[in-house]
Amino acid sequence: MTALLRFDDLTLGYRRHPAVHHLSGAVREGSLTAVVGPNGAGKSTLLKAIVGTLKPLEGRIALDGIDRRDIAYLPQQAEVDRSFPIGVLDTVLLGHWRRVGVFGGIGRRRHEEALAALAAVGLAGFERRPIGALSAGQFQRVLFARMLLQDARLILLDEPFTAIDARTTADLLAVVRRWHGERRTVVAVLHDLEQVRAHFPETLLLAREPVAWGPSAEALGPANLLRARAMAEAWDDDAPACRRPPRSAA
Ligand SMILES: Nc1ncnc2c1ncn2[C@@H]1O[C@H](COP(=O)(O)OP(=O)(O)OP(=O)(O)O)[C@@H](O)[C@H]1O
Repeated sequence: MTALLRFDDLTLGYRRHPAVHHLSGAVREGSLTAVVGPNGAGKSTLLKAIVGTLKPLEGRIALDGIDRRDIAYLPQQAEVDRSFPIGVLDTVLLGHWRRVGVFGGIGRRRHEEALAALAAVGLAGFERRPIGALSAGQFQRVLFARMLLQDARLILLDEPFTAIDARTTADLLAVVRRWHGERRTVVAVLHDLEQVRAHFPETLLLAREPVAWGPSAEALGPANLLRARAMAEAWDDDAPACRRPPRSAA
């Protein structure tokens, strides 16, 4: 197995309060992994640490053979500011920034790639619309089109289908399958367990600590789901710090 991403006794948190404890394991290159767990389980926190916006409290994240510019990251919808006055096509063209730089010119080929990406997500004809005038589902399609241009080796999606209708979800799941077919590595935070079982071969079940990580059918078995729920019910958000020592000190 070639690991693209490794977690080594990783602990993440905010102002010294751990939100993810002692996570170890690897994400295989070309794999399609769901991250599942109750609210507050640390799923978004984990993606932020992979992108590099949050530094580990303990342990480390190793990227094997890629750097952070090879990562495309789709944050939760609530975190994306849509008040910026920019149109659909220009938003998609931003997907080229890694190759052309902020001040680089967009040639005809890049322009055509952007139009093709918009067509691939079912938004041909929307090029001039301001992003503020799109529905939530249409805007999610725009963000997927932008990621199509990014040509990233690791794609991180935080709840990409929350508040998105069934038709749009099916179309965007097809884009995820396309990435998987291109041997890109995809990690997605998801809440719909049926969707995970149907479309995501591997699952990390997280409840601040890893509960299970492996083939989705096993990781999402009833005993693991019960354990994750029981762990969530026992959370104490005022706990001062992690009680378990790091592995190296054990
Ligand atoms: N910026 C922050 N500052 C302080 N605490 C935070 C911050 N962001 C998240 N947390 C806390 O970290 C814990 C994990 O949050 P996180 O958003 O990673 O959970 P999640 O699994 O993505 O949840 P959800 O399913 O609700 O999106 C929670 O207790 C949350 O309150």
